[in-house]
Amino acid sequence: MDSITLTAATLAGNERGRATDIFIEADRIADLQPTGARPPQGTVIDASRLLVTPGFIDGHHHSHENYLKGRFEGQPLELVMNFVRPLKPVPLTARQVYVRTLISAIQAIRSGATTLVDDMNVSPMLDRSHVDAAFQAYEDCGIRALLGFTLFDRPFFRAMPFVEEEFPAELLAQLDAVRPTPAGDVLALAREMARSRHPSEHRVGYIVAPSAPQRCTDDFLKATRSLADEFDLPVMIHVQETRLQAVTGQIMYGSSMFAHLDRLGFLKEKTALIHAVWLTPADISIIAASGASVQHNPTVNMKLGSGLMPMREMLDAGINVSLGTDGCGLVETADMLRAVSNTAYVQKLRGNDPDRWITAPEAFHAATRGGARALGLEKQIGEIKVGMKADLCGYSLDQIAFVPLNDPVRQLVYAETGSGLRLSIVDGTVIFRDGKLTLIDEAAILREAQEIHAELEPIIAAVEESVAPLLAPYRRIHARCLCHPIASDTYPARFECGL
Ligand SMILES: Nc1nc2[nH]cnc2c(=O)[nH]1
Repeated sequence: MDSITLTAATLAGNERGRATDIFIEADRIADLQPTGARPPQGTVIDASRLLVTPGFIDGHHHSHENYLKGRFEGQPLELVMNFVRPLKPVPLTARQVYVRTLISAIQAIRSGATTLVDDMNVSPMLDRSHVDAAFQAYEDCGIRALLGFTLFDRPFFRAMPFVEEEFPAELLAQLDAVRPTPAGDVLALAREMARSRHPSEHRVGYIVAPSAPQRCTDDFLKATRSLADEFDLPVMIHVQETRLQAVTGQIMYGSSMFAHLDRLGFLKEKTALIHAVWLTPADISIIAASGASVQHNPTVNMKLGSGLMPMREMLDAGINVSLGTDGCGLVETADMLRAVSNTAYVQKLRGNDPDRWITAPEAFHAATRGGARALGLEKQIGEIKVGMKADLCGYSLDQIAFVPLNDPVRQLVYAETGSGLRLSIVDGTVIFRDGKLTLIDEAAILREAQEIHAELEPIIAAVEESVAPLLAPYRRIHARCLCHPIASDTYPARFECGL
């Protein structure tokens, strides 16, 4: 059994106020002792100048957008989605998917994440080799990952109101002619993954990821829920990220999407409601009563002008909050340190009462224990505690973010950029040390990604050109939703979300 001892570490998260030796045996933290209380075992790593933290849990990411980094600016979600998830996507080889997935993993690791939750789009045609390639990428680089592939059975362009009125009939006919993989086949693969890759038993596990209520029929949503229940798997689903979606819910279901999901019996523990920006006090009560978590992605919400989740109100109601990054087509970066920092900064714009601002420790909690709880892994990850998985990061205390050192967590949240990361351990294996990923050749992967991108770029540009005619109808739908009386009556203010 491999052992590692980190000696004389300064701990963050569960501060002990003194230098600590961390004993790792196999994949677990076996012991925590004041420095020197017992002899080190196995490989000894001098952590005397390191701030050691539980690794962050990036609760929401889309690796399929990586080749699109930097292409879009100044457009709200529904317009960009037209490009990042086109009906006729760029054809890729399994190797291109593998490299694409590693781009996510590399940035996650370099920004202090030890767990990454990836909702990978494989539609419209599900290609098993792509799913296998993504699992393999996470296996190879050492990060803990929960990989889901987007489950839906309603075309995304039909998941909003006024489509029949705003899309020219000819365009609708063309779009309707695209036949995605039948929902049954997608669910069959999901079942296979559910059976073989439970995340509490596999470092690279499976998560059930229905895309969003409006993109699924009720029967399909119930089928995804049953699958998760049968195998006791975590679930993630996008809900009311934008004001357009909040209006869509009221028009489609005569209620919010939260109330709709509740009626279907969908809301439960281990279910992460991604974004949850636009909601009413009644929705917050529904979520709180259900035990579901919410998942805050402040960086992408700012980039797309979607709004700001009412995190304080969520916490007041007892709702668990986790943090994530989202896809690099929408927001260029999967940087978890930035997600944590943005949470603590931007949530202070939600009101004038400083007592109700989100603090650095609360943002840190959401990125660690909050993330673990959302996945049902709170007994395994998110804390530095005996018996927990050894998923840790070490940051140099001798660099600018921590000099001089007054408060490790505040300085980590507000000042660390990732440049001080020196060590990352996942499942008891060192996956990053002194500036280098230890299990993969990062430079070679980045070179290959650049070569792949050079090959794909003309195809990406052609796909973008072919879907450009959809933009005008989408813009009209967007404008109609935002001018709809429901928007002003139920979801009146852009940032306050009616609360
Ligand atoms: N931000 C965001 N990204 C997505 N990727 C696939 N669906 C979505 C969505 O609804 N929101």
